[in-house]
Amino acid sequence: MLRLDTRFLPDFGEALRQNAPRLLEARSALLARKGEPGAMLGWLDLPEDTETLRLIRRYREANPWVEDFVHIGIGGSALGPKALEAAFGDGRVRFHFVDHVEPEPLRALLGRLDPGKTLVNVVSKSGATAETLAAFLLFLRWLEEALGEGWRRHVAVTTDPQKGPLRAFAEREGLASFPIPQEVGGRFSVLSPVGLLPLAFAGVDLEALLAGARKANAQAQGPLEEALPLHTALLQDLHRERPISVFMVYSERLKHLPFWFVQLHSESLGKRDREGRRVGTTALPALGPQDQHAQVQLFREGPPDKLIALVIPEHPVEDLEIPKAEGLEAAAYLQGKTFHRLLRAEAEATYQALAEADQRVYALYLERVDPYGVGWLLQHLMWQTALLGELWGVNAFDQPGVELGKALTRALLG
Ligand SMILES: O=P(O)(O)OC[C@H]1O[C@](O)(CO)[C@@H](O)[C@@H]1O
Repeated sequence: MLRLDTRFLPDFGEALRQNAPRLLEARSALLARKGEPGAMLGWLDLPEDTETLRLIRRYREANPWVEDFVHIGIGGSALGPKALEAAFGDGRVRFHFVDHVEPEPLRALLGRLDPGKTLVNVVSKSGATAETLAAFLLFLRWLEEALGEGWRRHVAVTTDPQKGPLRAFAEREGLASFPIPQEVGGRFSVLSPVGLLPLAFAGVDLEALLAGARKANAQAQGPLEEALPLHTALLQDLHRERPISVFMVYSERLKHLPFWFVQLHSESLGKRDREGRRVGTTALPALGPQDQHAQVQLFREGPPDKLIALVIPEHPVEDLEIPKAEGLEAAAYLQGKTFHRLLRAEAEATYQALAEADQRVYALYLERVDPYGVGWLLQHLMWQTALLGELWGVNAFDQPGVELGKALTRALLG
């Protein structure tokens, strides 16, 4: 269950009423394109895709020997699974996310792994991303040298169903491969095999994850009063003159989630609109309670240039009591309370303190940090982003601004 709280934004109810026609129009425009080739709305259907789930399950069951899982991919091909594995992985398979090209950690990782017990999963929608291909070449050579012809069993490829160099390679070599549906872009792909394959090896409850996402889909398409993504899209839209959009999550398990959100928000919305105007707000990742001791000073007393979204878990999955001890009077107020109660109190205190400093802040209450709740949250945020694309007149599903950097990298390498 996901719940929006706007208690410190008393003007929001009226703004929602006034903006209802715009919001409903944005949603209709988005849904009207569903099914059109190139509309890139395939992420809406991923939560229903039980066939892919079945294939992934089968592959996981056929490979019980895997002890180390190397996930090679970057951006949308890594950030979602990285966030979810950290949150919900059962630890039985060790995960290594290779989303960089720094030689020292690459050497160190190769030195630690046993090729006979390692599965290398290369993930790239385009099949042509420099960082991903470079790392894949390295791991390919390493597997071939250690295992000879047997290397093929140790590689899985997740890429476009038809196009691209990795698709062609997987087919030529007869490798296990999984499709990223054509109509699903990288940053909207966490519930495709991009996320589901690694998370199956991580022991995550995939049904619950997808069931949560289905709830977000249902809510988003329901009556305006219940359509939460329309509400948070409006909150972001109303504050678009504030250049910074803080995404602060009160959960250690979800510590990588803000980085997934940063790519989703920034790469989808930071671009030129149809009139050529530059639009977008800068997503700033933050984590509670750690950032109470780092960024919250700025959020409270710094310039009023931010909209702050707090994600606050309402209940723990399993709680833990803070023990009592003699002779530590300073901690008396903590003793006998639970850790979740402390976490929740800190989140509420920050929420209130920010509002009292006249900062614009709202909260998304997550019933529990579990796959169901987080599946809901992820799909909610994808809806929010797609709706903002409509409201801001930008294509939320392309990323023309990153192409020049890629071309220049190639040129510099000769
Ligand atoms: O999955 P690919 O094609 O390797 O792309 C990785 C990432 O690179 C980008 O194309 C550009 O940053 C992202 O949109 C994408 O998630």
